Amino acid sequence: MEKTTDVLPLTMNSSEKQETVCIFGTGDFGQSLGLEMLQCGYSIVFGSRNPRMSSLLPNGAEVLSYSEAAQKSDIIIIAIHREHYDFLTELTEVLNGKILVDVSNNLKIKQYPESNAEYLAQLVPGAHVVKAFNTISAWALQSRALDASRQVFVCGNDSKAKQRVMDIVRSLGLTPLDKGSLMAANEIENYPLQLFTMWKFPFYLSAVLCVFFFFYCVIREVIYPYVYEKKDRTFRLAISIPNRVFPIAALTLLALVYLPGVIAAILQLYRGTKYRRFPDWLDHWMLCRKQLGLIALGFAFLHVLYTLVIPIRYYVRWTWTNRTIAQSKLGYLTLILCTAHTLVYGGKRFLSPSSLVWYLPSAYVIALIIPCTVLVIKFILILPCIDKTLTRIREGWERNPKFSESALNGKTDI
Ligand SMILES: Cc1cc2nc3c(=O)[nH]c(=O)nc-3n(C[C@H](O)[C@H](O)[C@H](O)COP(=O)(O)OP(=O)(O)OC[C@H]3O[C@@H](n4cnc5c(N)ncnc54)[C@H](O)[C@@H]3O)c2cc1C
Ligand SMILES: NC(=O)C1=CN([C@@H]2O[C@H](COP(=O)(O)OP(=O)(O)OC[C@H]3O[C@@H](n4cnc5c(N)ncnc54)[C@H](OP(=O)(O)O)[C@@H]3O)[C@@H](O)[C@H]2O)C=CC1
Ligand code: HEM
Ligand SMILES: [Fe+3]
Repeated sequence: MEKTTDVLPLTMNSSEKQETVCIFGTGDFGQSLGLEMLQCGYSIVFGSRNPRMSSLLPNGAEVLSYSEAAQKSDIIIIAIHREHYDFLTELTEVLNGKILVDVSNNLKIKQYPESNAEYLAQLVPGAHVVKAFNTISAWALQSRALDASRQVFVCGNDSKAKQRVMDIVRSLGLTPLDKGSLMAANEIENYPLQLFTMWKFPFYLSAVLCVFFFFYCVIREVIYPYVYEKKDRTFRLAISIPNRVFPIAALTLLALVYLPGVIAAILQLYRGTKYRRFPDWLDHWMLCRKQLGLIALGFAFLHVLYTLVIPIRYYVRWTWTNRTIAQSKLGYLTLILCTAHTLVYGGKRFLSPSSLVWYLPSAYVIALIIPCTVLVIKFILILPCIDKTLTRIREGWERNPKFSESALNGKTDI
């Protein structure tokens, strides 16, 4: 066993604790967690396929074979990918009655029929499996960049085992959050992936928007002049067209931040209750509004950059409009201002037949459809009579109480 990294326990009372914890797997995560726990005064025994080869392990940690290491502690952290769990079945005897901590994540949602933690519990039926630590990254542990995510979601069927793991979490300066039985493992394993999927839809959507409006403008502003007037307008590809596509994408995305909200409101008005789940697509759309807004902000920034830095013209009037997108009221104000701004700059050409090229209206006219729709619906929704009903629904009032079974057994609203 080699010891290269030097470690001194940070906690003064480390000698009293000296609880031995075993970590299976000497990869990134095992090492990072092991180092952290050593610094907090735990004794660490690593289990490895090849104890002699394991280099770079924190000083003070012991490295043994998997079965030897397992005997040293009744609590074992499995820092191994799920695909390699099968060898644990050979160790069922020595693992019997022990606490196994599953820290694993998957690459995508619903990759396996059951959660990794439940799979581990099936492989080693005699052990108490606890899910924890999967939302903490090895990198965050190493760099102590844990400010944003000190929460560790914990779940398991054995409450004593869960308590022991939560004690470890606390002693590492993290905050355990008890999510209940092992059935919650599935949800916990999805957390790190959801963060990512929330960006997927906004990302593809903006790519599609950009490509569509780019080619749309190319047809109108480059191909058309070439075909009919034999004019070479390719220079427009560099500045003029991008500076059309970016603001149009920004405006469209900004409108799409608010569209699900008004759809939600219409749905709630129609159903007369808030105690029914939205369809999945709407729920998902709701959840990625923030990401849509951030991308919109990015495009608006590019547009401002193109307009101001490439100084064909100089306008500063609207500087402040793109500052706030997050809050609902300010957000709507932004949407109104941006829509108005588009109308003003495009106004002179608005829908006049001369601006039609091959029957295609200016790109910004198309870009105005969604924002204007959202604003019109929002305007209708804030009419006092409708707003009153909506507010009552959101306060829990139901038009037709017997209709909602879910209201009886508690909350479904998000
Ligand atoms: C991810 C997500 C999932 C959701 N899933 C559902 C669902 O499945 N079923 C469902 O009925 N609703 C659900 N909602 C609530 C729904 O968002 C709101 O009713 C609607 O989105 C309001 O949109 P807004 O914020 O643009 O409205 P705004 O007009 O900005 O909101 C007006 C006022 O209503 C308040 N308000 C908004 N929503 C609620 C609410 N739910 N309860 C009490 N007050 C509220 C706001 O604080 C604000 O003061 C979900 C919300 C989110 C973010
Ligand atoms: N990296 C991270 O930021 C995070 C990782 N996790 C989870 O922690 C677990 C480990 O991740 P990580 O440390 O990054 O992965 P690594 O690939 O770096 O390490 C995995 C370790 O598993 C051990 N292992 C046992 N059997 C096998 C086998 N058949 N093939 C390959 N390796 C084997 C190896 O240790 P040895 O050679 O000593 O046997 C290896 O070092 C995963 O389940 C992951 O989902 C969770 C949160 C964050
Ligand atoms: C400092 C802030 C801003 C300035 C100075 C500015 C300036 C301009 C200018 C000069 C044009 C005309 C471009 C042209 O005719 O080629 C324009 C068009 C446009 N702007 Fe802005 N803008 C700003 C912010 C925004 C924001 C925040 C949005 C929306 C999110 C936006 C959306 C649009 C749209 C959709 C167009 C029409 C594009 C087209 O010509 O088809 N702008 N802007
Ligand atoms: Fe155009």
